[in-house]
Amino acid sequence: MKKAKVMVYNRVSGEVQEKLKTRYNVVNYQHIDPLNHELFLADLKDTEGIIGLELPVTEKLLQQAPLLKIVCNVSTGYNNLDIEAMTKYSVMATNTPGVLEETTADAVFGILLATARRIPELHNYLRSGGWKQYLTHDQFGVNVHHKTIGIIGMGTIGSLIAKRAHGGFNMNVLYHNRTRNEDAEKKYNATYCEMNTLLTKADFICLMTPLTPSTKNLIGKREFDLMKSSAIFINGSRGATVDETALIEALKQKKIRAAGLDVYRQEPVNHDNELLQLTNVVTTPHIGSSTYETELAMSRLAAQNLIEGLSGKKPANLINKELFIQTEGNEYEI
Ligand SMILES: NC(=O)C1=CN([C@@H]2O[C@H](COP(=O)(O)OP(=O)(O)OC[C@H]3O[C@@H](n4cnc5c(N)ncnc54)[C@H](OP(=O)(O)O)[C@@H]3O)[C@@H](O)[C@H]2O)C=CC1
Ligand SMILES: O=CC(=O)O
Repeated sequence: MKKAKVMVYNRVSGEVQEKLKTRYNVVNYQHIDPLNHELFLADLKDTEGIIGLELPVTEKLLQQAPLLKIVCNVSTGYNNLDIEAMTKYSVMATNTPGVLEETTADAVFGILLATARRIPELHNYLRSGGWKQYLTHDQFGVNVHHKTIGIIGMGTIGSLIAKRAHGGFNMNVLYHNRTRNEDAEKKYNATYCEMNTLLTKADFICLMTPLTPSTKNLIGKREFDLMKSSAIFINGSRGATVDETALIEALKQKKIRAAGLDVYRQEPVNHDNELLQLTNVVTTPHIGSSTYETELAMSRLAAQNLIEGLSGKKPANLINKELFIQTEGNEYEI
């Protein structure tokens, strides 16, 4: 029997790619650029499944992929997928929740600590031979323990950041969501706040929402103006949740103390982005879930979703669940 064509995009662990090759005709794209765009469009014509990271799946792409049945993100965020269009074209969408949240919370909390204690800046200072005498006051960081953290987006990852803040650092935890998270309130003594209250009270503001129409530019000039001048802003969500121009202004004018950023509006970030020049910014290249163990777990889960979807079953992490109806015998059908 002819093997189905599967497109691997950007990042899937090598071990998982090898396994996929035993079942499918696998084509691999690290990125799409003007040089390979024609080839990519030609491959789309008979591709049945796509697995990978951050491929923008739009109505236009779907029109070029008449045999496509499933797109499996190797990520929990799925703002790259136009779910409405995928449902219209009966294309399944899946993501990888449940295997990367602890790792991402570790990374975001690490960025928070590095920003507060200015670890990258002082690392560079030492390495470049600057450490000739004791540190001066203007090189000091600020305490993290016993301070107030405000988490915007107290979902799975937000809650794990709250766990670290409360249990490990005795921090006072504030949060804002559209709905209350009573579990986090009980476990981490988290206090629900309106957005403005959180912004004015928190020493560390940590953004952890998905990117959706309601969170695009959620944090802009008005929000930075409300923050304390000593506030440290951390973005672990997606770049477009923040107005980058307003963030740059807030950092340059010292409206806030510093920022720790794992995500950018454009990724990979342009080297001339001003955020990369500011000394009060700690930057990382979208490393939230990037550990060997977690990448493998995410790739395996995405591949499992792909195999389930291509063999007519309901994938465990299906996002557009309306593509399946439940029949009497608990069987699922498209
Ligand atoms: N930097 C990295 O490497 C990584 C980044 N991420 C990003 O983190 C995001 C969150 O992941 P995860 O915790 O698993 O997702 P969850 O869905 O578990 O949590 C999202 C939280 O955001 C809240 N939220 C959604 N919309 C709004 C809004 N308009 N205003 C305020 N709060 C809102 C939700 O609450 P409610 O609906 O009640 O408002 C919910 O509590 C992902 O979508 C992804 O973009 C994820 C992994 C790694
Ligand atoms: O950013 C990563 C994700 O899993 O979402």
